[in-house]
Order: sequence, then structure tokens, then C-alpha cells
Amino acid sequence: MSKLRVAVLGAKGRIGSEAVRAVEAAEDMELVAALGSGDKLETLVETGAQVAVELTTPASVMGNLDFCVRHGIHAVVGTTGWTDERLAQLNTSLAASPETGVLIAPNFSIGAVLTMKFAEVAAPYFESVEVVELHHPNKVDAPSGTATRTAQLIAAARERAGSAPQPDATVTALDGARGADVDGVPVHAVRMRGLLAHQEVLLGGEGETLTIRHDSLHHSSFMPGILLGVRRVVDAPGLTFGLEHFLDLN
Ligand SMILES: NC(=O)C1=CN([C@@H]2O[C@H](COP(=O)(O)OP(=O)(O)OC[C@H]3O[C@@H](n4cnc5c(N)ncnc54)[C@H](O)[C@@H]3O)[C@@H](O)[C@H]2O)C=CC1
Ligand SMILES: O=C(O)C1=N[C@H](C(=O)O)C[C@H](O)C1
Repeated sequence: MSKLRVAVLGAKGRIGSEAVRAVEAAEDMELVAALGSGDKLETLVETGAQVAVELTTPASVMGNLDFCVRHGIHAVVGTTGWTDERLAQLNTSLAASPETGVLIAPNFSIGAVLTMKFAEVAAPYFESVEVVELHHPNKVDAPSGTATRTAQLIAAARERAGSAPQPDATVTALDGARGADVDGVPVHAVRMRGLLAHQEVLLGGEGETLTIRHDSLHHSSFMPGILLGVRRVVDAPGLTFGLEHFLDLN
């Protein structure tokens, strides 16, 4: 069987360098390009890359994906910064290249994907729910893509269930004290030396609380998800948002 020809964009970054090693170690894949900032995207075409793993920055991701989709190169995307406008733009590019697949995964770790699923299931059963994400201090965006997605899933589940708005008597608050409002769910971001990527979903009801916590302790936690994404995206034309769709969790 021929090996999948894989490129990594953001290859010198924290997760990108780990992804380079994971692709190199995968028996069914060949690393054909490892691109950093300033490297030419034409290399992807010259090396015959079939899948690009996109792990750069919110500022770079759209340009990189536009190139990949125009050249029929599938993409597995971990980079954050996704808005409705950006997703619409990507869908427009994909419509012109209907055989190309793009997976955007807010988080590649199995534990984080399950945290999102468990939070979505639990949210309608509690009056209160807030998300706290904790990351290393070099992270450039807040709140994290994972926390944003978690809050969106929670909000959608509560809306489907007809849940009442969350109780909150706050009248005066210092700016930011109640976190960011993501679809009505407060999201708090902690940046601290010593941490990598962590999240708690706090749920509260009459006389009880439930905490769902996930910790990524090393970038290796993201690698099985990236490799799964690479293997599956070649047979998944269009946009897939969330690794759960490749884990048959839905
Ligand atoms: N979905 C997931 O499971 C995960 C997602 N991430 C996300 O991945 C992204 C990268 O995270 P880190 O590795 O921590 O950041 P980083 O800053 O360590 O790495 C980003 C790398 O991309 C490079 N870069 C910038 N523009 C580029 C371009 N046009 N072409 C090629 N390379 C370019 C930078 O020079 C840098 O080396 C962030 O958005 C982060 O939130 C990080 C970990 C897990
Ligand atoms: O920047 C990071 O490190 C991470 N980014 C992603 C996010 O914003 O959710 C995934 C994970 O939390 C690590």
C-alpha cells in the first residue's frame, strides 16, 4: 500500500515539531515537507503533498488553507481563531474544490473531545455552567478554541432543552471579572508558567456541583488525533468541524 504524503505547516512550533516526529514515525505516512514561517507554499505542490497538517497561527491559517484547497490538498487544522465569517470563507473555497477535505479540530486529544461531549450532555441538567481554561503563557489567543467550542456546544444543548438563563445577580463587576460571554456561557482564561493545556467545566445545581476536568500534560496527547485526522480526511470531502466526527461519537 502506498504511503500518505503528508506536509506539516508550522513545523518549528510547539505542536508542529511534535507533529513532524509523529508523521515521521507513522508507518503509513511519508513526511514530504516541513514548512516554517517564510517558506514557500509551492513546496506542497512540488513534493506532491496529499494532506497538509496546519499548525501555525490565527494570522496565517486562512492564507495557507486557501492555497491548499485551491490545489486540492486536504488539510488537518489545529490552528485556532475560527469565527463564523472565517468558516463561511473556507466553505466558499471548498465549494470550488468539492473533492478536497478539511478537518478543523479545536482539540486533537481524546480527553478534550470527551470533555466537550460530556459537558454537552450534562449542561441541560444544571442551572449554572461556566468554563475555565488554563494554558501556558506563550499562547497568543484567549479564550482557547477548545473553551469557545465547549461553551458553544453547552449553549446549543441548553437551548435545545429549553433551559432557563443562568442565575447571576451581579450588578457591578470589574471588567473581565465574570469572564468572556460565549453564547451566554462565561468562559475564563488563565495563563500560567508550568501549565500546558487544561480545562474545567463547572456545573452547579441545587445542593450539588459537577466538575469535568481535562489536562493535556504533553503535546504527545494531540498526536493520535492528528494522525487519525490525516488518515480520515482524504475520504471526507468538504468541511468537518471537530474530531468527534471521525471518532463516531455523534
Ligand atoms: N487543536 C489542537 O489540539 C491544538 C491546537 N493548537 C493550536 O495550534 C496553533 C499553534 O500552536 P503552537 O505550536 O503552540 O504555536 P507556536 O507559536 O509554537 O507555533 C506556530 C508556528 O507557526 C509558524 N508559522 C507562522 N506563520 C506560518 C506560515 N505562514 N507558514 C508556516 N509556519 C508559520 C511560526 O513561526 C511558529 O513556528 C495555535 O493556534 C494553537 O492554539 C495547539 C495545540 C493543540
Ligand atoms: O495553544 C495551545 O496550546 C492549545 N490550543 C488549542 C486551543 O486553543 O484550544 C488546543 C489546546 O488547548 C492547546
